[in-house]
Amino acid sequence: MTRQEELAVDLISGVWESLKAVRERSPLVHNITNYVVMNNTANALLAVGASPAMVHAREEVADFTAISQALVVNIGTLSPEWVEGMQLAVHSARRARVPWVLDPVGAGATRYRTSTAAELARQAPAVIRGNASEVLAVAGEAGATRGVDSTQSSEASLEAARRLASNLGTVVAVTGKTDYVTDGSRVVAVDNGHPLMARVTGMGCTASALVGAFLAVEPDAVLAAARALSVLGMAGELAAEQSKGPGSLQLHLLDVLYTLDEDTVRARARVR
Ligand SMILES: Nc1ncnc2c1ncn2[C@@H]1O[C@H](COP(=O)(O)OP(=O)(O)O)[C@@H](O)[C@H]1O
Ligand SMILES: Cc1ncsc1CCOP(=O)(O)O
Ligand SMILES: [Mg+2]
Repeated sequence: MTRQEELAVDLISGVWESLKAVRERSPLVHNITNYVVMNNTANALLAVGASPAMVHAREEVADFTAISQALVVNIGTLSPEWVEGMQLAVHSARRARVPWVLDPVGAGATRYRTSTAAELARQAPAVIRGNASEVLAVAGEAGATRGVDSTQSSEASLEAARRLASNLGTVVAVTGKTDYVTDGSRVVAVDNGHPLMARVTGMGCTASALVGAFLAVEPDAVLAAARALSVLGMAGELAAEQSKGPGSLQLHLLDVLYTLDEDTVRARARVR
């Protein structure tokens, strides 16, 4: 086997190892997320075996982050009071060394979103997970955006993702047909997923939440993010096979996340 082939086998084994670790350790994942997806993301975290909590009050976020194994900050329905809660939680995460994920939902659509996302991005997130338009906006590149959905392919933002990761010393995961995860030098591509996933709101938010759960069990943020995205993508593929459209996809996705077994994960992981 060549070195490249060995690395590919390691990447695929790791997907199963991390999913197993999440199921065994059931990490507490603190989410400050948007009104649209709170229920979907909490259910997806439960389905993979993690323990979700949606907690956003200024009075308690810092304490809650400090007892969690990961924090996910999602600006989807931001307002000043919530942003204050996000800042307090992030501060607590850094002090308690809790890894945290930033989902810059809709960055680029308004100045408020772009500046809030950029400010949070400078506060040492372990991973920034966004679609291509959002990653371009956080990287400071002008690009068309249409609200919370991307107008660009993930490939189109890969160079910006690399630069952003290098400049901030973080990991950037840009999702789309192919997901790319980079720390500025390494790039891992994940080919799992199904186009129907983009027709369900909160699929990206779910991706960010699962990255949080995987970060709680895998300290290498590139590997944690790539493995989480592979699991979600293969669950999307399998769920789509049983679904008539977005409604049933959402339901089947939870069942597939809950039942994924080792043979299926090893056979279906497309990480390179
Ligand atoms: N065309 C596609 N083909 C395969 N998977 C996709 C496609 N579009 C999105 N996905 C998957 O859906 C999830 C959400 O990604 P994305 O739609 O980029 O995020 P967001 O919802 O934040 O815009 C990711 O796991 C991604 O791989
Ligand atoms: C529709 C919508 N509006 C504000 S937040 C949100 C959810 C976006 O979720 P995702 O980026 O995962 O599709
Ligand atoms: Mg999104």
